[in-house]
Amino acid sequence: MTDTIARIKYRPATELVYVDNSDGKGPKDNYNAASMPIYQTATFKQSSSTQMGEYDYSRSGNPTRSHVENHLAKIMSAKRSFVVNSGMTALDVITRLVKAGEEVIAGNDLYGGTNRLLSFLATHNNVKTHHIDTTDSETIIPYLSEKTRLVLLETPTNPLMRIADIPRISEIVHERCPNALVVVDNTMMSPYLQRPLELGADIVYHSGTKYLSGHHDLMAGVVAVKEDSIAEKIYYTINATGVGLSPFDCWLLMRGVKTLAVRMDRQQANAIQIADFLQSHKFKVHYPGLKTHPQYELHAKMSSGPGAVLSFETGNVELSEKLVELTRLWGISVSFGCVNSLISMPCRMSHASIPAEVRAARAMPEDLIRLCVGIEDVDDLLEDLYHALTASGALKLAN
Ligand SMILES: Cc1ncc(COP(=O)(O)O)c(C=O)c1O
Ligand SMILES: N[C@@H](CCSC[C@H](N)C(=O)O)C(=O)O
Repeated sequence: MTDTIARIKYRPATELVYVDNSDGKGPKDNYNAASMPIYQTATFKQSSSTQMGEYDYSRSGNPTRSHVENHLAKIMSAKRSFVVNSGMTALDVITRLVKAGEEVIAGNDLYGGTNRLLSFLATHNNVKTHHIDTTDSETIIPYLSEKTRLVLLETPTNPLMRIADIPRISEIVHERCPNALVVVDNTMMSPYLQRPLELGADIVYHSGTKYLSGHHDLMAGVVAVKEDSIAEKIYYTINATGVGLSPFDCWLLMRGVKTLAVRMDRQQANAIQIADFLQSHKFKVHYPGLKTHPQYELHAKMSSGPGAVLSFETGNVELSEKLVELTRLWGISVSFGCVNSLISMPCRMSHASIPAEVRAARAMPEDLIRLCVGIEDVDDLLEDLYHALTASGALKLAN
């Protein structure tokens, strides 16, 4: 951790684009290439059977992968980071720290794929997950025990944009369960806006498919840790299972990370205007950038911005469906973090893998519409949304 902090010299937007190898960390390129070459090789020649260089086989390590891992560790304030082939793989690698009979605590509003993987662990590996309301830190206390191995937080949550207090929950967990690890899915925020390892978490992971890459042209996952002992276990699983990110995708991810700040600044500025617009028309809007968000202050304390995903309710499922289909500029698509704006209905799309009765028990609004705001001209986005709202009748109904 100290090493990483010592390497940070500039403000976040600069560090994203600034790659400094002068400290001897990270792989060297013989020709001083400005962009790390793609080492598209499966294996590396050795000088003898007993002497190998820094790399022997790309499942175990590859210079292009080391390059992006080194850069991500710096911007995530991590001791080490690892890149794998999707966000779900990142979570899968982390959950392999849990043994049968141990337990996980997670939120009751969370990404559908995460819920699915945790359900699989319960049915196949005897790892129970307690789903709790992570907006109230104290609710965790009765679920903590010597069996607790992971406390998994999304903040903001996908899709209701609820906030968990990372410092307070980390304090409670570390005090009561020294063997438990606080894990934060930071996909919604990106390291540009929020760095959970600085806030007390032990592990942070990302779907690199989203903001880190930014263009929906690759699938990737990132795991970052602040302790060598955890890093060794994570690396062991990645090497043993072969889920490390391919050289070309590492290169794409690195290219995406460099423009994260400009993309996020623009996407966030657009999202703030869109959230204000929807709220001014009396829709129930979920966005931590609105002063009316119940945890506006908490989120502002932990991060440097509300991000560019928001959701809102129309009060009627059919109406929401109509509205989504009437947009022209907003693509109907799962995922977020792309330069293009997307619209979706989580209960039908990204969160459809959560059984309907579980969604109902967790009070997930079926009419919820999620907006993932891109970098387009905000007036075009607003006009298109206004057209869909009025043509569907949603605007009339809500007023
Ligand atoms: C919050 C969150 N975490 C993790 C994931 C998984 O990422 P991936 O699709 O890259 O596997 C997603 C979406 O897929 C997500 O929305
Ligand atoms: N069919 C996919 C759905 C992926 S959802 C992607 C993203 N996390 C989002 O929230 O939009 C699946 O079943 O995993």
